Amino acid sequence: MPHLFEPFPLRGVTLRNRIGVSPMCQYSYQDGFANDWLLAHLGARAAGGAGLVIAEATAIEPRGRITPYDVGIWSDAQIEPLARVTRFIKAQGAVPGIQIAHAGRKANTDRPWEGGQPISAGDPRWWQTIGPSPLAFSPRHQTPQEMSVQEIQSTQALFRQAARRALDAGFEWLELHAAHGYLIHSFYSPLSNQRADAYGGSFDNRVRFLLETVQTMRAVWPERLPFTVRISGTDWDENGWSVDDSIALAARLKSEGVDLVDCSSGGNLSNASIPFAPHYQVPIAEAVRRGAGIPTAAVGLISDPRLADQIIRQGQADLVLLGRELLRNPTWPIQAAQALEQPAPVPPQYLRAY
Ligand SMILES: CCCCN1C=C(C(N)=O)CCC1
Repeated sequence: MPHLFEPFPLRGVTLRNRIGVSPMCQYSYQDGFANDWLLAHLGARAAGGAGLVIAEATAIEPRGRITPYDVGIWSDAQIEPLARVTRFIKAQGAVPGIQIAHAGRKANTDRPWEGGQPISAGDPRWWQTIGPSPLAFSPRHQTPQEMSVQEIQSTQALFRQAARRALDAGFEWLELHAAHGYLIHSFYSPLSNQRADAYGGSFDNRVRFLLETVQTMRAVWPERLPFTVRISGTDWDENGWSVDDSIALAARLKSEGVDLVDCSSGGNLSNASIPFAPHYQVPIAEAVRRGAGIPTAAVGLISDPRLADQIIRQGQADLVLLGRELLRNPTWPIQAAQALEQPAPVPPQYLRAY
């Protein structure tokens, strides 16, 4: 059975280990342009030994940003600043990934450290949000404008263009953001989609937006590179999306050429009671992996090397993605290798420290 420091081949890409940097929004950009922060932040974690470094939610259009300070890939001018980052990540022996996103009805909020609240209508930074139905995420969020079928199709075209730009920017791993209550999740969850047309109602109709978007992006993303999707495996609500729904969805994604499902959860209810705890989402990754026979990534409060190694050894997931633990310690992979008595991915510049 594989272990945490076993390479992971997927399509034409091989990760040096089973550890990935989970996409984590940094809200540190002007007009969507990557900058020194992104280079230093992700570069340090590539040098720290991760096998996969996934760049944060990157918006396909300006109104798809969570905040006005998000990074974007809606224009060709944004490609080179991102390419500077992918070149460095590759030079460190890691694989550069990107999470392609649209925040939908959860867009247009302030940065967490500035309150994180929806931006009010009078503010010059305000923009109209969009979604499947006129249902606000919370009492403080604006009511999104219901998308017409024509707008659904033009948004899918923006996702496709984003995939091509990501390829041009040198990314080798694409993650489509279909989780956390953002646009795509809000289509497949019955809590946020009350449409009466082909994009709402039945399971097949609610997952249609995601499956069509996967088809149009897969068509421009090379066969030799992994195409992956982050889902919210459950809404943590009896009337919402469930793990069984996720297993059924994952089987459909697999048949559309998706190579791995990254299993997070929640985000579509502003008042959900989520059982946060170390590894709380690992059972979802395990259920999807076994139920749909597709590789999965586990994410969510993973920080102990031995326990992370167990996730892989027990076949609960193929990758572990770390977020906050890697914010605290960019060289966690090196220290985990030492703890597990495995060869450590130490860059030559750091050798004297280990
Ligand atoms: C339901 C968990 C949501 C955690 N966050 C996810 C983000 C994301 N971009 O997926 C950014 C804000 C925090």
